[in-house]
Order: sequence, then structure tokens, then C-alpha cells
Amino acid sequence: MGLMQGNLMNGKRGLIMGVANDHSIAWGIAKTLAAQGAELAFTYQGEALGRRVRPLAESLGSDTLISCDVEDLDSVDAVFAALKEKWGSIDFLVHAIGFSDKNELKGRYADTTRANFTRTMVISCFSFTELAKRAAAIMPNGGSVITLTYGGSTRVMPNYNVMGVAKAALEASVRYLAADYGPQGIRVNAISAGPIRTLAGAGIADARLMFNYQKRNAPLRRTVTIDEVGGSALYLLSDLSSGVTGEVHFVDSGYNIISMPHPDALKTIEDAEERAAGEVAAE
Ligand SMILES: NC(=O)c1ccc[n+]([C@@H]2O[C@H](COP(=O)([O-])OP(=O)(O)OC[C@H]3O[C@@H](n4cnc5c(N)ncnc54)[C@H](O)[C@@H]3O)[C@@H](O)[C@H]2O)c1
Repeated sequence: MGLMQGNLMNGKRGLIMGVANDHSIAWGIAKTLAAQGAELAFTYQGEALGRRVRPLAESLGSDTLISCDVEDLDSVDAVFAALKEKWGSIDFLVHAIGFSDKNELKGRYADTTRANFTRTMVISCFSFTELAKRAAAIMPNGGSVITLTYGGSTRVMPNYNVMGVAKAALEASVRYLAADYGPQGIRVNAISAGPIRTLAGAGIADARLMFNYQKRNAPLRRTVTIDEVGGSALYLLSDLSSGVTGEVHFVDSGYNIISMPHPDALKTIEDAEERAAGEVAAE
């Protein structure tokens, strides 16, 4: 199915942060917004990714591509100075940035190091606060800001570890920022996406198992696409959601509402267990 064309974002300008390649969630969002008339600027992290992001940005008619590593505050300030100079103001910001040391996205959360805890928090959580503040400073007419989170924030997901803690803090930040900026007409929300095969997603141990488990157990019996996340982002970034702020909106095929897996899925597990037990007994 092609992207829905329309004019919901006509006259709106915004910044997309977090495109690494055409599998990135931020890319799904960018395509959806562009198809509705948005004018986009992009950031990229480092020249290697920049070479991939440039043709993508150009394919959506964007000529504004700025290098930014959120660990380097000067580079963050430079982005907003450039946007202010180019456009004067913006209407929306998409924060789709996350990072943690791969070596700590397996095993026990309890073994997280102080250095990686701090780095994960700064990149995956606090950068959103720093970016929202700078975006708000060039949103004189109000605006909408979103970030990306995951259900490992409130329920334990094996191997997600310190990212789960960072996402919990990120979701709390969404609420505090929504309260801070609400009086200026700036809305702040999060999309909680189900597992998607991306560069960042592949950093989590057993990502494929998580992906397949979701497919078997989510009410819709499948995972979600970056275009589907794009559709919800369009709602949150356009005037369709003008009364909505401080929300965490799930785009996860309904996985978050499930407690016990469906008996069909359990049967597969029980059959496998019985087979394994039979093999042991036969030995
Ligand atoms: N893939 C999933 O299953 C999933 C599910 C829910 C939420 N999310 C979240 O979605 C967001 C986007 O991730 P994705 O899955 O599209 O993967 P991705 O690898 O395509 O995107 C992650 C982005 O973060 C950027 N980034 C990392 N460190 C940075 C830094 N120091 N400065 C600037 N940028 C930096 C990378 O350059 C990359 O563009 C992340 O916050 C991730 O936690 C992903």
C-alpha cells in the first residue's frame, strides 16, 4: 500500500532526528509527513550515516541536512541556530534517537555499569529534554514534539535492561515537558512502538525471538511497520491531535494489553517441551 497523500501538514516545517537508513523509524515518519505536505530538515550522526541520509532527504525534497551528535551540545546548538536562520521558526520535532552499549543489552540489568548507565541516559533520555527546549525556543506559534519509546519501560523485557530504565525516564520526561510547554501551545507526546527490525533494534540480544514472540502473541498477530508508526506520528504532529499532550501512544499491534499468551501460541511451546521431554526419556 502506498503512503496516503494529503495536505494535513501543508505549511508546517519541522526537524527529523534519527534517520540512519531506510529501515529507521524516523524514516517511516519522514515519508508520511512529506506525503502530507510537510517541509523537513534532517540531522544525521556522523559522516558515514550522512552519506546514507543525504539521498533519502533529497528524495523528499529536503535540502536541509545537518550533522548532530547529541553527546556534543555545541552540535545541538548549531542545528537550532541553522534552523532559526533558515526558517525563523519550526512547527514540529521528531526525536528518534537511542543508544546503549550492546554488551549490556544482554544478561542481567543488575550488571549495568555506571559509565554505560550515564551514557544511555544522556543519549536516549536527556537529549529529548535538551532538544525539546531548543525546539520550543523557535516555536512562537506553538508546535508538536514527539519521541519514540518501547514497552520495556514499564514491564520487564529480557535483555532490554538499561534501555528499559532510560525509556521509563523518557516517558516521565514527556509528561513533565508537556506540563512545562503546554501554556505555550506546544504539545509533547511519545509513540511506543512494537519491535521493528532496525539498526538499533538489532543491538538487543535475541531481538529475533522478541520479534517472533510479538508476532505470535499480539492481538493483530503481526509486528508493525515504520509506515504504521508514521501514520500515528502524523496524527500526533498535525492539528488532528490538537487536544492531546503528555501521552504515550502504543503502535504495537496491541501487544501491551496482553497478559497470558493465546493458548494456540502456548500449545506450540508445550508441544516443543513435550517433544524435548520425549527425546530425553527416549535416550
Ligand atoms: N526498533 C524497535 O524495535 C523500536 C521499538 C520501540 C522504540 N524504538 C526507538 O525508536 C528510536 C529510533 O530507533 P530505530 O529503531 O529506528 O533505529 P535506528 O538505528 O534506525 O535509529 C536510531 C538513531 O539514533 C541515532 N543516534 C544514536 N546515538 C546518537 C547520538 N549520540 N547523537 C545523535 N543521534 C544518535 C542514530 O544515528 C540512529 O539514527 C529509538 O529511540 C529506539 O529506542 C525502536
